[in-house]
Amino acid sequence: MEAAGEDEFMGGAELDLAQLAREEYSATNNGVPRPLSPRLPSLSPACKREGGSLHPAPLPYLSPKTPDPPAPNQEKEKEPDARGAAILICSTLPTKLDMASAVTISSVSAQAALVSKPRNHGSTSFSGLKASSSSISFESGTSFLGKTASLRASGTPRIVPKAKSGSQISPQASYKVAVLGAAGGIGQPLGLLIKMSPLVSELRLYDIANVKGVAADLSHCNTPAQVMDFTGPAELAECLKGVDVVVIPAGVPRKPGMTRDDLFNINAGIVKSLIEAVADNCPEAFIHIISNPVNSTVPIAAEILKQKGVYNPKKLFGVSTLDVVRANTFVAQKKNLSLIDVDVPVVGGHAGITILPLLSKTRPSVSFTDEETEQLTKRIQNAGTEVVEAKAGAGSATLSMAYAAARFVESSLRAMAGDPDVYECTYVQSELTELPFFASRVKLGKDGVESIISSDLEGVTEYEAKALEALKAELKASIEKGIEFAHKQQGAAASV
Ligand SMILES: NC(=O)c1ccc[n+]([C@@H]2O[C@H](COP(=O)([O-])OP(=O)(O)OC[C@H]3O[C@@H](n4cnc5c(N)ncnc54)[C@H](O)[C@@H]3O)[C@@H](O)[C@H]2O)c1
Ligand SMILES: O=C(O)C[C@H](O)C(=O)O
Repeated sequence: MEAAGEDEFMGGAELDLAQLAREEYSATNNGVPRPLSPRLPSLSPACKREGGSLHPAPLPYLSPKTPDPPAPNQEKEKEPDARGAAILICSTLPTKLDMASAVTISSVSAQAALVSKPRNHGSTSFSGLKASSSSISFESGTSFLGKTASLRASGTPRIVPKAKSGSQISPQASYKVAVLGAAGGIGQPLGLLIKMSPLVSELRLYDIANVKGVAADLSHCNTPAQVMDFTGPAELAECLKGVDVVVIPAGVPRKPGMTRDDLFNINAGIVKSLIEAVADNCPEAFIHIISNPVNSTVPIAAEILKQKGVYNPKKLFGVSTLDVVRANTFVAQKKNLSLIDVDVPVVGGHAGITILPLLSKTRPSVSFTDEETEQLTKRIQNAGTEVVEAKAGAGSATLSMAYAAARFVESSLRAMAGDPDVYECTYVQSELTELPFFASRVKLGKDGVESIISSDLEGVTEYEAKALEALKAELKASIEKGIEFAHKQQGAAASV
């Protein structure tokens, strides 16, 4: 990770970011912005245009390296509101501003995000920003880390008209995200990453225990999201009301020698009860399921939502992003490629051989020997076990999972905000194969899955075609196990 010195990107403490943002905006041509900065980074390097050019995400702080210049974005952006209506400036600021493009938010808009809530650990001002002035300026992206931030920030959000507010341009920090299982190994670092998102106004943390301390701790970070804690089933409904995204990493992790399916007996019940609460309190939210076995917990969730009459297949996601993150990393290492450039679609499911990286579809185009294909495929499929064994009984992947889950949250929020160019691999209800659920690349939109990308499955190699056939029996069994569990539970409830 490249470190940027303070002076390099801040131009000194007095740099007026809002002014620079206005200059940047005025540098656009008749409202058509210049191409997004080639320095824009991404927590979501895999979020691309279908054509394959990189599309930057607004979470810059984890960007490993400068990506290739993306295709020019010809979207017409709105004129900044003279009264200071929230605008999010992104993109092609000169190098100094790559580290800190500006966001301005009207005081009205900012205050809207400051509604006082019980147990609110957030500050009463905009996390130390100038909430009382008519316009707040703050550095976007890594700038939340402060002027001395050493992470290289390249991603900067762009002006995105938020769907909720019709023709008005709304502040970016306007989404509410709940994490269920927030005090756990994944939940804690995930909470931190979401707290750093410029798109989030409220971060609601729920767990059955130990969540107060996590919330108090996170709330000291001077970023916009207000942190709220909720403990135990009695507070779950309150946690969920009005949220835009619910992320569920609640449940037990593997120990060495276990399969993900060995977690079914405990985690199926946990997911069931949490989804019932989601159905009752925020049926419109995007639901991101991390709890294993994902191949079964997502079908369980679908059945529970159906039983409650609120199932929307476009908004229920099994988080398989970590498989993509790993595939990208391992391929980049093997082929000596820039990490940020590599994008490997991973399809199927999220366990053992059901994890199928389509190496032949790697972007940029790269060739593999048969031996490399075999070795990389196996490593990606066993990467979870690699971590479980290395942790030797202390759990499974938590940090890389939090990174992957934060990327998926960010992609979802960008899609909600109207970004027309968001793609992720995820395990969803699908007609791509004969299986009712299947992980593949999907295009995300403000209402969830906009389309499922079928092209990755076309023209695959013989190795991939065989692996695809081979995974189906296991994936089918896991799906059916989940559905059967949900039906039995319903039957049991009905007979009481
Ligand atoms: N999808 C993936 O790629 C992926 C990757 C890594 C881990 N996982 C899975 O994520 C899950 C969590 O892993 P972890 O390492 O964070 O485990 P963990 O044990 O560290 O944390 C789990 C948290 O869930 C909480 N919890 C338990 N029951 C709950 C309930 N009913 N309501 C709310 N919270 C509850 C626990 O109190 C704990 O804080 C595991 O099932 C693991 O297998 C999935
Ligand atoms: O391997 C596990 O049990 C956790 C997770 O599914 C992973 O892929 O790391």
